[in-house]
Amino acid sequence: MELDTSTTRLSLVQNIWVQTMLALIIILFSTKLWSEYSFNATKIAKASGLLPPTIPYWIPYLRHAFPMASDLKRFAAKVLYENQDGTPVFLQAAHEKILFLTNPQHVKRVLESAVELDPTPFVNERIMGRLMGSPKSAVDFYMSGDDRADFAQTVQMRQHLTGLSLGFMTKKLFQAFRTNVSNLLGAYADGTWVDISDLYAFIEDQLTRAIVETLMGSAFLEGYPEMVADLWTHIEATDHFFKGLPRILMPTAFAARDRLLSHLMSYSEKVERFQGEKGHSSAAEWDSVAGSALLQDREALFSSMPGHGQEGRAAQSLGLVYGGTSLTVPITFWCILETLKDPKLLQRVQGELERFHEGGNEHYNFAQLTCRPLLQSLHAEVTRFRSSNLIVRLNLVPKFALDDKYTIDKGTLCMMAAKPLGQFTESWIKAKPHTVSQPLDTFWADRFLQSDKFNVAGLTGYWTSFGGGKHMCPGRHFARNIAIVTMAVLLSDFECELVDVEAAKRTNPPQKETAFGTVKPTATIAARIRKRSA
Ligand code: HEM
Repeated sequence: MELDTSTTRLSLVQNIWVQTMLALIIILFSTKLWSEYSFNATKIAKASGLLPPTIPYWIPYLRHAFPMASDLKRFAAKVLYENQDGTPVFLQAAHEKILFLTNPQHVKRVLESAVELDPTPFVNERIMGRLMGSPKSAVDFYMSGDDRADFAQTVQMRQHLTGLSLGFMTKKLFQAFRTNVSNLLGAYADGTWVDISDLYAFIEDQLTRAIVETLMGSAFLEGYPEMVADLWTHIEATDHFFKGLPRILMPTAFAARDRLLSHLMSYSEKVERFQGEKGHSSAAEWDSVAGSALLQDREALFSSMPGHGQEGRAAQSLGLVYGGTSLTVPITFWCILETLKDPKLLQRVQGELERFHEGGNEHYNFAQLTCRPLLQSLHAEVTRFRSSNLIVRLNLVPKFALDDKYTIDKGTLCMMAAKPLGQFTESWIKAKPHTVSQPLDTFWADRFLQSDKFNVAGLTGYWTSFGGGKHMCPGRHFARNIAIVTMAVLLSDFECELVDVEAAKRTNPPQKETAFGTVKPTATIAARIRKRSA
């Protein structure tokens, strides 16, 4: 009798367990079937005013929460490359909903509708608040609707990064980068080859230093030698900061950001003192302590804003240094590598560099050199092919029609990934047929040359490496000049070559694995460098 009772109990427990599992399996499968059905039904529907479909999912309510939380870069890439018919698609976690726009025509419409769709709320909360560590007082001010911070990002940046000021910054960067490389060669200035064991790491370190020196002055790096390492630790933790992971889960990244912000606060104090002594109106173009006129002007502007003590200003400076390096440095590396891998391209690039070389190996005519069609096209093609960045917009109006079929609601967060958009052949053929003479999934330095002129007209929404519309990257001309300056130093003033070109060709990163993040070669690339004999 005893045995019978316990057997019955056991089978009852097993039964409940089996039934629960069965119920779970039924829920998962029916959720998947239903979401798959509504996804396909929306795609083939002919109606107008439809909400874009949500990527099918297994778990009700949580939907894509697990893949989004564990690796959004990879999950988004999988979704984007599996859905290349131009349908806008929602990814959705419990409390987060992101619309990925995959059709260049939708992207063009969104970028050109600056009043209806704006990146500012996302920038304020996620970029300034979570990533750069802005204090609440500053974020509250940005959210208050006062547009002075927006002015600093657009008008002030453009003033400093175009025309004569851009020329000054370009020359300063050239001097800083060239001096760094000369100092590194030091004892080998006689023309002996010096080995570079990892070309990416070399450019990352040396170029970041030169950009920071140009923007913030040389004293900043002298007083904070670990700055470059801390900056890249912070940059590489971007998506974890966005997710809002707590300090306990990423202590190294938080510690790096703490150090950056603390040094930037004392920089801010020094600029304040400098401006107090010299008077802001006579701001120097560049000062070893106060940095570039751009940074000095930003400090003055942010000082006048509510909520911007040293902490708020330091977070803004971090934002600018991050913006000036995170994409510029890898893109410049790829400009050098693609050129070194192709002897004919190298010869053409060196021809341009030599043509605009002036004054006994000291100086180039950068105003002309940076406008050369080949160099502009090479840089644009590298950003199309290698820049893996996102553009973000938030819909501020009750209804926004993407086209005759799809309409999005107020509050929809739209993301656009530059890499897949830059390879959407169907649209590129219609917009600019000559640009696809060579397939878009290959690198072709001449892609943006038309009748020997650099031409990217008509590509808004297609070539989106620098975004578009009112918020298009204000640093894009400087970014291009940084790449050209680096080429001038490494390929003309100095002689730099790959140790094994074939091995370097095998380090191409997979194109479709991640939707955003730093694009690096898959293995270290050895190179060597020497001073070119006069
Ligand atoms: C190859 C290098 C670079 C790439 C690929 C790049 C790309 C971008 C993209 C995609 C955006 C968003 C545009 C949009 O929302 O429409 C952006 C914004 C911005 N970039 Fe760049 N950028 C680069 C270099 C730079 C440099 C060198 C600076 C400054 C020194 C800079 C400063 C900024 C700023 C301040 C914004 C915010 C603009 C705004 O919200 O109005 N960027 N960049």
